[in-house]
Amino acid sequence: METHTSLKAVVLPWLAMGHLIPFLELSKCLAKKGIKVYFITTPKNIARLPKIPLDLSSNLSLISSPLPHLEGVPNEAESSMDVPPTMQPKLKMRFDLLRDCTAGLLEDLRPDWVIYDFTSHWIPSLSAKVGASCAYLALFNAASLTYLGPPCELIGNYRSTPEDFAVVPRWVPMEMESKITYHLHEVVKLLHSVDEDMGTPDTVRFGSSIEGCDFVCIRSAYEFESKWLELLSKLYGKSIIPIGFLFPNFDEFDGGEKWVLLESWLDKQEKDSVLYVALGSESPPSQEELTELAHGLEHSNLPFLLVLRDLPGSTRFVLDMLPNGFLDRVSDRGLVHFGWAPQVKILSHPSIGGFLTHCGWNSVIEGLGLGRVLVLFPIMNEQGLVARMVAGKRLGVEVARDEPDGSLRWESVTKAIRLAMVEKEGEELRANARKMKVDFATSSQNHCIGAKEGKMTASLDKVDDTERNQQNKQGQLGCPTGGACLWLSALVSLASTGY
Ligand SMILES: C[C@@H]1O[C@H](OP(=O)(O)OP(=O)(O)OC[C@H]2O[C@@H](n3ccc(=O)[nH]c3=O)[C@H](O)[C@@H]2O)[C@H](O)[C@H](O)[C@H]1O
Repeated sequence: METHTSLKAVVLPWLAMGHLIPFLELSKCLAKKGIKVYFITTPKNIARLPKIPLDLSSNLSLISSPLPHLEGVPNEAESSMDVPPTMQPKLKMRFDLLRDCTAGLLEDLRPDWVIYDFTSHWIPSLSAKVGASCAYLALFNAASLTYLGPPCELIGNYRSTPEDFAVVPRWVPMEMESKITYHLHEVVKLLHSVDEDMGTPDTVRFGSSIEGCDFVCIRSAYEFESKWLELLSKLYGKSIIPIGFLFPNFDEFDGGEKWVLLESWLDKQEKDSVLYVALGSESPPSQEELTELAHGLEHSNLPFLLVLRDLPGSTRFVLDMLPNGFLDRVSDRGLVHFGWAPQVKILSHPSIGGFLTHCGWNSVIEGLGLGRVLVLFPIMNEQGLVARMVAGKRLGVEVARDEPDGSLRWESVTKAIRLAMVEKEGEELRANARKMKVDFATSSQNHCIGAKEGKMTASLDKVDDTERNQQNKQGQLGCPTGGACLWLSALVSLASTGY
């Protein structure tokens, strides 16, 4: 397979672990093929990332870029996991202060391409100044992005009342028979989290990032959501390149001494018997959610491994938020791990049978990629949309909440857990999830060999042979003739190199 030693790419992910990890996976795929990749993030985040494999270090450089000071944000806060959700907008304003030093880096490096995230919506103008093209890497799936809508909708923000968001959008054709929409309580929570004087709203960041890029690459595959990918391309009026699921290489996550303790407990459990429970890196449960989740686990009478982290900036330890006597009552079959956990190592252990997740897209991919049935427990962001999509594909079951306030009862938690893990009615879900392990792996292989059949090549050809060359001729993209084609084929054939 050809290598691309001439191309240079700068990569600029948002400061959340759920963004840094997939951006690094893509960077490693590209570096493997000889593309020079410069990955920009803060010093603390560099220390948190898995080590770069030695054989890639000549092509993959981590550029440490300290965040300038911003009043109201602790200097030590360099990731969304370092601040409470209420401080996320301010952290994004602080991230925007990286614009000038990023411009200087692009001047020095003169890359062919820049791959960026929704928070760096200012990249297109900086890329154009140095004659580079730019690709927006969307870390949500196509169904969620379609629901969120085209750039004009995101920037114009025409949907304003909670009811506007609790229905399938007008741009989704009836024949899709979509059930992917927010529940009313999710919208109320989302709208309450928007603070007017907190800089550029996320919707404007998303819309501008989509509008300003040469194309959108998305962490998904035609095998998983072809109709949504096609509809999204029409909505955006530009090419959408699905780059596969970018499975993390489980061996590179060593897990350290924490893993030794966890593994010794997991080794004592029966195969497929344990429910892994984790809520991502930036979605802390409320006191009610944690209380009902704990009671639901207790009454399920099933073995579980629960991962919890202290909420940054909180005066209460998450341990003190658990129900009195909970740890003692479940000690015969439950383990609670406090702090960052080696998630992909845990999910790949044979004793894990299912995964209760907050529905962050990385976690859903990791769970399904290992054939784990999902118990869907969305908390914020686009997680509710992901939950409805996964439930619609019969790959898991969503924990029911009461409308209109979204209140949670432990009985609903227990019911969803037992259905997914052990009950006869859940056998179809478990079988579907097991099959996904195969499908995800096959999809990865397709991407690797540059699928000749199917939509993958078509979308690549479309960008290569028609749209991109036309744009090249009009000089709209300013990317090196041929460079785009080479890079695209590299991107598509390299991403998700299997796991
Ligand atoms: C894309 C978007 O980014 C955010 O990601 P968040 O960190 O919350 O969750 P994941 O996407 O699962 O990403 C979390 C990532 O961190 C890893 N991990 C997490 C906790 C831990 O203790 N140990 C780990 O290894 C995990 O394996 C996964 O790769 C938003 O929620 C959003 O909803 C999501 O779709």
